[in-house]
Amino acid sequence: MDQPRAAARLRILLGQLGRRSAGAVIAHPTSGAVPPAGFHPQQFQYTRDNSVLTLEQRQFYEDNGFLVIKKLVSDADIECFRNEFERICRKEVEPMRLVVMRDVTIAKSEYVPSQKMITKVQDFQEDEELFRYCTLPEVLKYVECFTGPNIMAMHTMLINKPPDSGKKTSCHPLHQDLHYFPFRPSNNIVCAWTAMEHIDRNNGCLAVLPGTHKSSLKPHHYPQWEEGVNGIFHGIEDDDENNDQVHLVVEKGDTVFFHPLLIHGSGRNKTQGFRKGVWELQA
Ligand SMILES: CCCC(=O)SCCNC(=O)CCNC(=O)[C@H](O)C(C)(C)COP(=O)(O)OP(=O)(O)OC[C@H]1O[C@@H](n2cnc3c(N)ncnc32)[C@H](O)[C@@H]1OP(=O)(O)O
Ligand SMILES: Nc1ncnc2c1ncn2[C@@H]1O[C@H](COP(=O)(O)OP(=O)(O)OP(=O)(O)O)[C@@H](O)[C@H]1O
Ligand SMILES: O=C(O)CCC(=O)C(=O)O
Ligand SMILES: [Fe+2]
Ligand SMILES: [Mg+2]
Repeated sequence: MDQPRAAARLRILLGQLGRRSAGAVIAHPTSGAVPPAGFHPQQFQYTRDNSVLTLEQRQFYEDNGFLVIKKLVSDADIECFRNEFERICRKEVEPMRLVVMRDVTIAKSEYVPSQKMITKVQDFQEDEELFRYCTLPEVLKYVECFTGPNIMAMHTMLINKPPDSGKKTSCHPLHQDLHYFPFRPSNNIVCAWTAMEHIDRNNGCLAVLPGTHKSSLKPHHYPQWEEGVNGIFHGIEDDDENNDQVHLVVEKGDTVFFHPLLIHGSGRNKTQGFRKGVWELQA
């Protein structure tokens, strides 16, 4: 991926929005002077001081490692992203450096340029229309609550979960996104994931294990699923914890912000539609 270019473009856009494009990390509220005895300031480890999140939202993220903001991205923007994705699928545009993934069950079949062949596109920073997702002020406003003001888009994807072929290959095993990325510190990283339509257990919603952002990075491997697993869909080795999973039922435009150590995955798509979500990782 061309991180410097994506970062530079984001910086320019942030500058145009009148945001600070580079600079200091916000001072931690508890740094500096020793507080008076008996005073117990709230210790926040995963969120920053600003006036965007309510105390309840902040505490929720601190405790659970994710936060859902309803109706954050407009229908109009989502339609633009959907149209652009369809243009990419039809090969009407071929953005540089874009990684195109097919479902393992169709990877070896004859290629027909349509959304039926494409499970996800990654690294869309050279696609002006899709990259607009990373610059939406309403999304960045929340991203900054977790990363601070010096924001870089590090990885991007649009996921087009296909109808399950009956082999469970549309499942995304439980994993931590940090497994895929070499940069740190993890508490300065956040993933933003926006539902492009109504998503529930029928079409394979996100499933999260609340509170696991407080754990360490776990070993990942390919799950022992008999019918095949998509390339690079690694899962945590010990997935018994999946009993405690919470399914996030979301509407179009709802956006999930989550910590890169939060264990999450997504289930089978039991419908005939192609379930869409757009995702970015900001640091
Ligand atoms: C943080 C979130 C988690 C993340 O996603 S982090 C993402 C990091 N992303 C990456 O590392 C990019 C991963 N993707 C890829 O490398 C490629 O898309 C992938 C899956 C290997 C396909 O490679 P390409 O060479 O572009 O495609 P190709 O059609 O020529 O296929 C080459 C060989 O791979 C096979 N293949 C394609 N898609 C697959 C799939 N989904 N699962 C398993 N195998 C797959 C394909 O059949 C082909 O095999 P063969 O050489 O014919 O035996
Ligand atoms: N038996 C399993 N072992 C390990 N991980 C699983 C198992 N079943 C589901 N998962 C993982 O748990 C997450 C959510 O799965 P979920 O149970 O929602 O999907 P599903 O089994 O396809 O659907 P449903 O349970 O609604 O029929 C996904 O990451 C999925 O890969
Ligand atoms: O199914 C989804 O939309 C989530 C996929 C995911 O967690 C990932 O690609 O890292
Ligand atoms: Fe993930
Ligand atoms: Mg299940």
